[in-house]
Amino acid sequence: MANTTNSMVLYHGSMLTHAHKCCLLRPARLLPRFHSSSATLAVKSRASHGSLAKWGHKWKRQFVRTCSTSDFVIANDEKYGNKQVVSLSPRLYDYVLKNVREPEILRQLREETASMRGSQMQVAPDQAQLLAILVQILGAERCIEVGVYTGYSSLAIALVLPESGCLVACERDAKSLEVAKKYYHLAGVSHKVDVKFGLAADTLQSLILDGEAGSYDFAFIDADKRMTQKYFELLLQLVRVGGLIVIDNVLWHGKVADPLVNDPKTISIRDFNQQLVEDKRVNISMVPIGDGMTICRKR
Ligand SMILES: C[S@@+](CC[C@H](N)C(=O)[O-])C[C@H]1O[C@@H](n2cnc3c(N)ncnc32)[C@H](O)[C@@H]1O
Repeated sequence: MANTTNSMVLYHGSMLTHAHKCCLLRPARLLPRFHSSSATLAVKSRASHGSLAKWGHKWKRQFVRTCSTSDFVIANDEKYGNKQVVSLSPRLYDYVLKNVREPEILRQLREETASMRGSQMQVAPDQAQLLAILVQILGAERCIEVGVYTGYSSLAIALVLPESGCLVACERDAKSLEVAKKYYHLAGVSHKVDVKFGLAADTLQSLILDGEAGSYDFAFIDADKRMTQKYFELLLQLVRVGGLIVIDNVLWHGKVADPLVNDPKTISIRDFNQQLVEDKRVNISMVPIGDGMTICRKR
């Protein structure tokens, strides 16, 4: 929520979504949803330039100033120096996906999962690749995942662990775990994965009681969103100083930045993000990949 009140969003050009077009047609009704006291929303489009003129000179000046083939966002606060940040259009995201090196076994798992209930829950290939490279950069040997589903992210991690490495994989759904286990076997990494069937918080508590605090290098949280803070606190005990905890869905489909959305999951994620900014126990980086991931390094 930190930048909500100071940000201006500019949507550019040829790839306006339906929602943006609605804004163009009905600005008076829709703009307040995006506005806060000091924020301005401007929608830019070569095609719609004329229809926007009535919105005033401010966005028009910005339209003239910039020209790009992609959507992008500019912070309104001048102290950010009009920094342009690319916004993913479907075409640009396709391009990102084409530039991912996805192991064949992960592709097979993704495609098998695609027809299953909840398939949208698995992390995207670019996210899995980020997890894998973090594990590699860290030289991680001992990892924990909270929320396995059919195993896409856990397999991506297990594949890059050394032979002596171990991933504790926490999941409460037996059916999806069967798929995960099948792919650990097919990928030849079963010996690296310690599947813990049950409630993740119980599993993490047990690991702490078993004296494993401070012995893990890397953890990934991707389970029930209202429990994220709880998992984070437990994992902060289990991860060593210098180790990483990565949290998925921190942008929650954009709802965290919309003050009109206040359902329990959104509030929970929003509160978690806010607390993390203040949390001196970790270094943090919120990365707008997938549905948003925050990387925390234990200090
Ligand atoms: C978003 S999915 C995980 C996706 C997975 N990381 C992937 O990339 O394929 C969340 C999973 O967390 C599991 N889950 C939810 N609450 C849980 C809990 N309390 N304990 C263990 N697993 C839980 C769900 O069953 C679901 O499979």
